[in-house]
Amino acid sequence: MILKELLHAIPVVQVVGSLEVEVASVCFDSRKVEKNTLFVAIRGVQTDGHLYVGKAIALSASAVLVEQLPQQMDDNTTYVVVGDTSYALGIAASNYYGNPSQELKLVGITGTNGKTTVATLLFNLFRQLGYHVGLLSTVENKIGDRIIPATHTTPDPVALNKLLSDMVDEGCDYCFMEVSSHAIVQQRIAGLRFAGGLFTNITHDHLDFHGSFDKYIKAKKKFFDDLDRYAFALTNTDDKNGQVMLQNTFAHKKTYGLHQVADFKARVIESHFDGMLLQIDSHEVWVKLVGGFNAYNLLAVYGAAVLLEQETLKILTAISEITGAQGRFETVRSKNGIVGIVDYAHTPDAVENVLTTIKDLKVVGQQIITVLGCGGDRDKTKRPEMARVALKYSDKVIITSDNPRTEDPLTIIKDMEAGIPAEKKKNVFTISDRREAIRAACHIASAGDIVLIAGKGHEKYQEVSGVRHHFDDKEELEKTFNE
Ligand SMILES: CC(=O)N[C@H]1[C@@H](OP(=O)(O)OP(=O)(O)OC[C@H]2O[C@@H](n3ccc(=O)[nH]c3=O)[C@H](O)[C@@H]2O)O[C@H](CO)[C@@H](O)[C@@H]1O[C@H](C)C(=O)N[C@@H](C)C(=O)N[C@H](CCC(=O)O)C(=O)O
Ligand SMILES: Nc1ncnc2c1ncn2[C@@H]1O[C@H](COP(=O)(O)OP(=O)(O)OP(=O)(O)O)[C@@H](O)[C@H]1O
Ligand SMILES: N[C@H](CCC[C@H](N)C(=O)O)C(=O)O
Ligand SMILES: [Mg+2]
Repeated sequence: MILKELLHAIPVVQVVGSLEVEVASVCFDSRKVEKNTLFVAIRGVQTDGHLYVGKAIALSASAVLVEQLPQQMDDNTTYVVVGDTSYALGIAASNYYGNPSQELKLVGITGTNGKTTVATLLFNLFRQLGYHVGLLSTVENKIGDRIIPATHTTPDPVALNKLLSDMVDEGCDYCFMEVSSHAIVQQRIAGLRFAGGLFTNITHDHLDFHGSFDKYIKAKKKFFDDLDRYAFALTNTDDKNGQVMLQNTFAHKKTYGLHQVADFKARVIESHFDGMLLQIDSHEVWVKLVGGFNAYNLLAVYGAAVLLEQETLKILTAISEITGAQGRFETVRSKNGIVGIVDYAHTPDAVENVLTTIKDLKVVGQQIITVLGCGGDRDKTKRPEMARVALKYSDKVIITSDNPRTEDPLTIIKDMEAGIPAEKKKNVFTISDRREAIRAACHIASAGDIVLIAGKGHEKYQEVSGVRHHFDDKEELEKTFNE
């Protein structure tokens, strides 16, 4: 491809060199530069890509995209200066792959909790309706039945546009993708055309990255600000900040909710460990998911499907048959009748939702025993809150490790323990080895009790001292139950 074509729609400030040079690939990591690459210098959290321009040229990059020209320049390289290289990278990646988001209907889902669930439910629903569909999610990326492992919730712009382009080549009509707040701020979605945007909720998370709750809200809102007038923007009116998301969007505004006035309404009529009876608009439908929060997720899915012009009755029939994502409220029963639940709740709000759901479903006399840890190198302020909420709704809590990453597991555990009031300490145990913590919870439990293993859901690893070891909560639970 010629550099000039790749720069289409990018606001260029200055060019030094020829715009006619050949570009074989787009890359933002100097370590991966090959012959005739366009190297894009990104200012990151750890370092600044501008420091590696020389290295990229030494590896035969034909052009570089920068915010600032280097002091020493190479005569055989073209330098393109823009105001924001992260934004330009999104557009260049999209141009490179032939703007694939314009060739299918792309729907983005953002919010603190529920993105993977809603994206996966939409993927499953539209497949059930007979379409070719793609999915970009925390758990996995999919093109029809084909699984492409996910590294991020929202991939980087080059990987993202490559996946979309593969979906177009394989005949996908729709793609449902999670849009993380990191991705919005880092412009990973710049240059994409969305047919719709969906908001689930916003609560405490990622304050380490965004700095304040206000900035976190603004990050989510930017996704809706950037939608065009042909798209829909579907928000949760029951969330305190649901309407904020729609304040400055050009998109077609729609709402869903269980309590406030909304375009799409639902009500939970009955709840069981194996499913719920919902009233969606005026129709009653049995679903396979559990929990009030999943009533929101399913209603959001229904609303999006209606806005994508699917027939109501077909949607409701399919909704009654679909299941959600791996590691979200997955139940395992022991031989002697203990109910084990694996759930990805890793925010205070999610822990509260999953535990209130369990509390509503349990019968008198059943104890709730929760095993919970918090991730290292991530938002520290949520640690005491998660422990406090877990104890509020559980009879016993075992505080353990999640993914300590590069932190000392005991420091994380201490941060969590700070959320436990002195008089409640007798109901809390600390076992830093997660495998042992799960085993202990199962041994404390009697027939009929409920053991919740929270925080890691589908994850198949535990990251300790920067190294990932195989670990699977569900597998551990099954092993202990079968001993
Ligand atoms: C905090 C964060 O989001 N970091 C992402 C970011 O890394 P960074 O800003 O630290 O990059 P950096 O290391 O400072 O480097 C800056 C630039 O210099 C380049 N570089 C660097 C070294 C070198 O030798 N040569 C070179 O060219 C890098 O390629 C990069 O372009 O850009 C990288 C490249 O795209 C990402 O891989 C990385 O994700 C890290 C691994 C990560 O863990 N991100 C998490 C927090 C994340 O994004 N999570 C969200 C989900 C959150 C949610 O639950 O909602 C997600 O979407 O996955
Ligand atoms: N609508 C919702 N509201 C509140 N909590 C939810 C909702 N949906 C799911 N949860 C809880 O949050 C956990 C994570 O759900 P899910 O993976 O769908 O969220 P996510 O937004 O994709 O998370 P991540 O930011 O890590 O990608 C679930 O295991 C469940 O406990
Ligand atoms: N997307 C979330 C995942 C958290 C999962 C939890 N198991 C942890 O490792 O903290 C994050 O990056 O904060
Ligand atoms: Mg997710």
